[in-house]
Amino acid sequence: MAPRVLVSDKLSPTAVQIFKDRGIEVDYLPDLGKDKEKLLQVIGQYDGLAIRSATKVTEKLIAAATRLKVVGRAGIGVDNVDIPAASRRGIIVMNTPFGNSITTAEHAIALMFAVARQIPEANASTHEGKWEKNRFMGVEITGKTLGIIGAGNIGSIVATRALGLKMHVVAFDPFLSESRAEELGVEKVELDELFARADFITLHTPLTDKTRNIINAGSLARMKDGVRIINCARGGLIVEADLIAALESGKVAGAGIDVFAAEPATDNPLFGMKNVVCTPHLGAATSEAQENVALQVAEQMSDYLVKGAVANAINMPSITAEEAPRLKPFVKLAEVLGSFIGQVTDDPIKEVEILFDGSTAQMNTKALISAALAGLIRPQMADVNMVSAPIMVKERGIIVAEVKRDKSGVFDGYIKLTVKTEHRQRAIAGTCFSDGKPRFIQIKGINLDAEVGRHMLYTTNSDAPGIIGLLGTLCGKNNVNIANFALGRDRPGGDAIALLYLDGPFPENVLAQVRAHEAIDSAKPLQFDVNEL
Ligand SMILES: NC(=O)C1=CN([C@@H]2O[C@H](COP(=O)(O)OP(=O)(O)OC[C@H]3O[C@@H](n4cnc5c(N)ncnc54)[C@H](O)[C@@H]3O)[C@@H](O)[C@H]2O)C=CC1
Ligand SMILES: O=C(O)C(=O)COP(=O)(O)O
Repeated sequence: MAPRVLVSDKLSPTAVQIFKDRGIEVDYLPDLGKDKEKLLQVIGQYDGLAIRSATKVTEKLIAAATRLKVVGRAGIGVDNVDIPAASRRGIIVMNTPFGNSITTAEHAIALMFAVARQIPEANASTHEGKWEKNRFMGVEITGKTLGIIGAGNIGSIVATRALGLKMHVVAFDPFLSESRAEELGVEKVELDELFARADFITLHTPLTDKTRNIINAGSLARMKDGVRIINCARGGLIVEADLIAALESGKVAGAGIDVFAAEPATDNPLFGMKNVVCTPHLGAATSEAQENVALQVAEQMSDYLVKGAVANAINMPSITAEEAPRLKPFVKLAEVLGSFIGQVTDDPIKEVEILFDGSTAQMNTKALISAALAGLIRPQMADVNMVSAPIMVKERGIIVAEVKRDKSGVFDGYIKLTVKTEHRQRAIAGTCFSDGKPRFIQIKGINLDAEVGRHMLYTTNSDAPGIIGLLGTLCGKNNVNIANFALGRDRPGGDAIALLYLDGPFPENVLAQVRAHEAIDSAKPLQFDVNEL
């Protein structure tokens, strides 16, 4: 039976043609993505779903998508897809990481000019025959400081355009290295310095737990009076009520907003405000970008559905059909090792070393390295995948070293990941047992044996009595069941670690009680995208 694909958002006809040419049945229903109930009713008939940002691929939709094998996002942001839910169901989620970046960067620049010179208001007034030459006094862009928050693909393109416009560019991005900043010609700064210095601020981060509400009353207060803010990334990055208050007080002189907290935005309170230029999520809306992303998503989805080849998948490594069964558990292992360090690291990463010991040295280490890097940087870049992770890491000047060696210990093979930042070094090792499940076997040089669960709590402490009791009691009191409790120490009374595998998230409000214990140095809840029994 031919695979069936549903295109539920507006896509260039190129995509439909490619699916047909590859022998795939395709239904092009560009308004269906907005009709949740109808989509729920029909999704069970499809092997592939091609979307943009309007279709919300929720856990509920995934539960109804009994045949679904692949979701293809013709664009970059995948915050409208519940990736853990898709992964749990074995559904691949792919995006087209570069196809619309230039177009989106150009939109940010266009909004910056529109706000600086009040072009939309001047245009409306002129069309009304008013000739209000004295009403629209703008500001020059030349010589002004542009603050870029998020210097990834789009942010970097914005930087090059802004430099061409003779702006001074400062950028904040935890993954931006000094050398990459130098190469781009931007000044790498901390967020507070960016807020203090920028005349214009433009946002180019994905929407993640770390970036949500990054522009709020507190950060607005730290900005220059008369700052102008551009958002072509995601609405959730700005607390809209706080921006409105800052616009009303005159703290913010203008804003160019392409994306909104709730979309489609039809009655947002920003509408009608003076010096607020709004567009309906048009960042990627050029014929060039739409051709790029439609062609790419259709080819990637067809390759997967017809040949089983995987490219640009967010939740699945690119591996051939032959090596897949043996490699797959180790890919997951590499990813969780990366994810562990990614979740506990806040400062910029300088070097990564991946050691393959014994049997793992004979595997497709390229795929394993990509998986480790994707896991490592995903806490900062939600949309990163195994294909884009190595490029992102290279662009940020992070040195990646691979070491292979013969079997050296009791395990047939294991992987050890060591990550250096400016201030410290972290290392973690793990292996897979015959059940195919990843296990942590060494953290901070301390041996242990820990199953990997979706929800975990990691503590570092001095080896003293009472830690098990403290953690056990707090979990019990808060109704969090402990599935597994792993401990390790370097020597009696020395440095110790504990890893709790929990049946639910460790409550944030109880963390302070853990950290208050005199023997605890740090306590961090962790999450891993792993399937559980
Ligand atoms: N308006 C529109 O139509 C479009 C919007 N987008 C949005 O733009 C976003 C960025 O796209 P790309 O540049 O391609 O992604 P990217 O992954 O290349 O770059 C994102 C950058 O944000 C940085 N970042 C992560 N957390 C950060 C934080 N807390 N503070 C500062 N920087 C942080 C990352 O290190 C990375 O360098 C997408 O995730 C998407 O949401 C993308 C295309 C079109
Ligand atoms: O690619 C992205 O992340 C975008 O936001 C573009 O969204 P769209 O495909 O135009 O709905």
